[in-house]
Amino acid sequence: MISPVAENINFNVQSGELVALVGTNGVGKSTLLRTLSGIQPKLSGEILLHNTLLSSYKSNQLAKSLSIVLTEGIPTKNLSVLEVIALGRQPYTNWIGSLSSKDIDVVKTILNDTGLNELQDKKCYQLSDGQFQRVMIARALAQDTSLILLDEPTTHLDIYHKAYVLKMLKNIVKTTTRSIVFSTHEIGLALQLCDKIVILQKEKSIFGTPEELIKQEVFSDLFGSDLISFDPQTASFKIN
Ligand SMILES: Nc1ncnc2c1ncn2[C@@H]1O[C@H](COP(=O)(O)OP(=O)(O)OP(=O)(O)O)[C@@H](O)[C@H]1O
Repeated sequence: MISPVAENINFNVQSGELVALVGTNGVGKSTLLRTLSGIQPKLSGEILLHNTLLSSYKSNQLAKSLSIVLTEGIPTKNLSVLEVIALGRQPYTNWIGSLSSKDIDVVKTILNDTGLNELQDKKCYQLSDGQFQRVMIARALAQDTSLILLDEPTTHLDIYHKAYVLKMLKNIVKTTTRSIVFSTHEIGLALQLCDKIVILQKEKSIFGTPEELIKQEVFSDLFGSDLISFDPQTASFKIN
């Protein structure tokens, strides 16, 4: 029998919001993102996208409404940056997959917006982790969906590039009507940049704005206080 990794998960995401999904290793963040995207079946409960049950979406309709970037990346890194971003247009192309002038315009705009113009002809295996992460986000943007789900988009990045990617996500939601939900272990950065945070826990998830969550002192016992403690003044964790 399949048993749930986490229960009582309840949150909503509004248009133009950046929402972080945080929680300890193995609590189920990736599982939840896969479930929200429809890749993995839910065990119970309801998932609504634009007030419509996720399960009632046809696959092509879902591909135009929701995009997901998983930590696995892409099967081959032998494609160029331009080719990978163009793959995001797949739900809109005809049956032979040829790009229309609109598709090409969308891809060009995204290359600019994500600072990838100069890298467009490079193969993905020639990129740094940070550059490749940006390409994966750009591909999701090319899919032109109102909701983007990202599994740990800042893993393996240095602090500068973590901040760069998260600020880019913030900028995307603020300048468009999209919403982004991403999983992360960067609670400090999430507290500074996100509109809302979901703290996934085994028994019950907690959901709120960074200010609300700090006020409720939910971070103080998130990891057990024997090793680290949360300082509400600086909104950061310290080693005891
Ligand atoms: N393919 C799988 N088959 C069986 N169990 C799995 C599979 N993938 C994950 N799990 C289990 O499900 C639980 C949740 O894993 P998940 O990867 O969703 O957690 P996570 O919060 O994303 O973890 P992390 O922060 O370490 O990335 C873990 O106990 C994990 O061992």
